[in-house]
Amino acid sequence: MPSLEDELFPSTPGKFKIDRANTMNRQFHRCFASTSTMFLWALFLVALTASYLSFQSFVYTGSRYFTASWGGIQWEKQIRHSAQIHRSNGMSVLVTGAAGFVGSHVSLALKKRGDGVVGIDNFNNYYDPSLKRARKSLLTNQGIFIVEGDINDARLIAKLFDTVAFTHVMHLAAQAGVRYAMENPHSYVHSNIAGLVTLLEACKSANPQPSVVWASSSSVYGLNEKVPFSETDRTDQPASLYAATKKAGEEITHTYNHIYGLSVTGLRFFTVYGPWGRPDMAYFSFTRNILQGKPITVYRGKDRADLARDFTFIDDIVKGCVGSLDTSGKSTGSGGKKRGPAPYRIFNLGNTSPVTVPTLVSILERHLKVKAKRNFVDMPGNGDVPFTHANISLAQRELGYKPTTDLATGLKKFVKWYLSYYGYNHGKDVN
Ligand SMILES: O=C(O)[C@H]1O[C@H](OP(=O)(O)OP(=O)(O)OC[C@H]2O[C@@H](n3ccc(=O)[nH]c3=O)[C@H](O)[C@@H]2O)[C@H](O)[C@@H](O)[C@H]1O
Repeated sequence: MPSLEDELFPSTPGKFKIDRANTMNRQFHRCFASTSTMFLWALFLVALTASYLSFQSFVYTGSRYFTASWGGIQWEKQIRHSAQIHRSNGMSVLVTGAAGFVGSHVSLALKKRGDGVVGIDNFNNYYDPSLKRARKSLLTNQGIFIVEGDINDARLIAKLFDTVAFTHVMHLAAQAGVRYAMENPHSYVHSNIAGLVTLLEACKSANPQPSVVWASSSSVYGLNEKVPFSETDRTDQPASLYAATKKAGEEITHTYNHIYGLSVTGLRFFTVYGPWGRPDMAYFSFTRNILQGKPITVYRGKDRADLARDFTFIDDIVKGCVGSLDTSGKSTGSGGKKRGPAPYRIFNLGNTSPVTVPTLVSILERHLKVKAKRNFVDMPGNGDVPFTHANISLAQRELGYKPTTDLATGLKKFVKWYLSYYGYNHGKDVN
């Protein structure tokens, strides 16, 4: 009786045939055996790959969970504790960019008077992050908790609003610097536009909605030639991408005010300087170079005209920020629904007395007791504007804003801080 295997092949009489059949049978056996082995191997490999992939995804999810710098009961407890208000009619404020120059000063001022403060900062390396860490230590010592995270992280921002019903948001996180925008344009879009929208989305959805005060910039006046700059002047001729993103921020915040009833105050800061400042700014890098005996580049405008800035001392800016929070007025919406019109305000926060850059250098020389090696260069077309000058009457009227520190006094305080922080010989070849 032919076996099943035999039947699979046409049976013809003859030895050869039988031999052939036998050969075929053996080949079939081998072939079948190797196919089934291969099949089993393939199955095994598929199973192995699948279990490897699911293990990988477990490890990834797990590591994300376990190494996330935020979240958890303890974390929430710290956030709530930091947001606690210790005065009557106080506020609980989420400060973005809290480890930054203005952010750290404003956070400390709010905490000092009994407001609750929670900070958030991404500690990026636009300038030396160790300075941001040092500012963070100052804040931590005063009981201010700083979340390490990015304003583009919608889950994190939502979690913060779930944890605390912030009454106010002081939004100071940004990609700063006028000239760096030519080097890294996308960082400006990422922080000043995408990050702003992510934050506003969370604010508009919060219930209750917070009032938002945020940092715009004097740079929005761009090529405007009418002085001093008033809030109603043209701001449609930005000279840098930085300025353009800040101007866009003013328009974006307006839509959130209009559609969702968010209370919004935009502050146009004029070249803020002082202790714990930003190393990328001229007064700071000039100080470093003068002390190190290195030359400084001083830009000059058309026809060799000196450039001028309405340099504004940090303590005055802090008063303007706190005054803005105090007078911000409530948002009217809740959970993404507008219930009525809410305030939308824009203020200049300047000093109203522009000083030329060469004069700034002379003041630094006096305070440092070291001569600068000036290297005059024509202003490159990199986004700079020749001068800034703030009209501050609106802020004076509405916020009680009144700057009291002139450049010489402010720089004296800066130099004192700089020397105590970095020392006289920082970065200098002392051999
Ligand atoms: O008010 C603002 O909205 C902006 O203020 C600040 O920008 P600026 O006013 O440009 O300050 P800053 O760089 O200190 O240059 C000061 C002067 O020194 C000149 N300058 C600069 C560098 C240099 O090497 N040489 C030089 O002459 C330079 O040409 C200028 O005339 C913030 O950085 C910015 O983030 C934003 O907040």
